[in-house]
Amino acid sequence: MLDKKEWRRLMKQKLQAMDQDERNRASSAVHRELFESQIWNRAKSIAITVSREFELPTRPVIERAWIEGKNVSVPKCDPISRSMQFRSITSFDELEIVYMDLCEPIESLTYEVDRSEVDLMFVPGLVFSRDGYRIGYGGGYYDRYLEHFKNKTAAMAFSFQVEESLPTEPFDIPVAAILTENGWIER
Ligand SMILES: Nc1nc2c(c(=O)[nH]1)N(C=O)[C@@H](CNc1ccc(C(=O)N[C@@H](CCC(=O)O)C(=O)O)cc1)CN2
Ligand SMILES: Nc1ncnc2c1ncn2[C@@H]1O[C@H](COP(=O)(O)OP(=O)(O)OP(=O)(O)O)[C@@H](O)[C@H]1O
Repeated sequence: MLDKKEWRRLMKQKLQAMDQDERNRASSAVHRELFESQIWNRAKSIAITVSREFELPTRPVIERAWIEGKNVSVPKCDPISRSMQFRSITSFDELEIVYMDLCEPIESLTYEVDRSEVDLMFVPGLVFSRDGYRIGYGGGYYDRYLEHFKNKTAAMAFSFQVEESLPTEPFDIPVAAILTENGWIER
């Protein structure tokens, strides 16, 4: 079995090599299925990352949430403590690129949203297991944050990012549901 580091390298390669048409088709299917779901329609407040170029696009999800009047918060990382907070944004103009091509909320333009106020947390990852475990970029940011998060979690991924099983460590916290272009996988 591959270790976490090998999984990261392999999946980054696969994501970067993806055909544009297939990427657009699959992303649209994920978004369509999401917007029809009960979990989406019930959420008044969502937390989500701003996708980087090879990740499954999240901007359409953010825009749709705004149209539907949902509160949208995005992560601001503290690389020293390896912790994150979520801050509410109302426009993409409230983002700045801080490091590693990551868009983060500008502090002076946004406010912090407490984790108890987030109904639905979208958790990013490079690869997932069918039982919800995930491997991200290795910052441990989400593992730390989810320890104290009690509401709904979900992940969006391309179907090739979902494996039967993955190496896990004691601090790993699974997501409750994964949505791919082929539908929902629930724990
Ligand atoms: N679009 C998007 N935003 C996101 C995430 C994500 O997966 N996608 N994150 C998901 O968690 C958080 C950022 N995660 C990060 C994880 C690692 C490093 C980082 O500095 N990595 C180093 C090597 C890691 C290490 O030193 O151990 C590097 O790549 O140079 C930065 C951010 C929050 N924002
Ligand atoms: N709850 C936690 N408390 C303290 N340290 C943690 C916790 N969770 C993870 N870590 C540390 O963070 C490091 C990275 O964890 P891991 O490899 O699971 O990251 P990841 O899930 O890929 O990253 P991310 O959560 O940012 O997407 C681990 O080496 C671990 O020591």
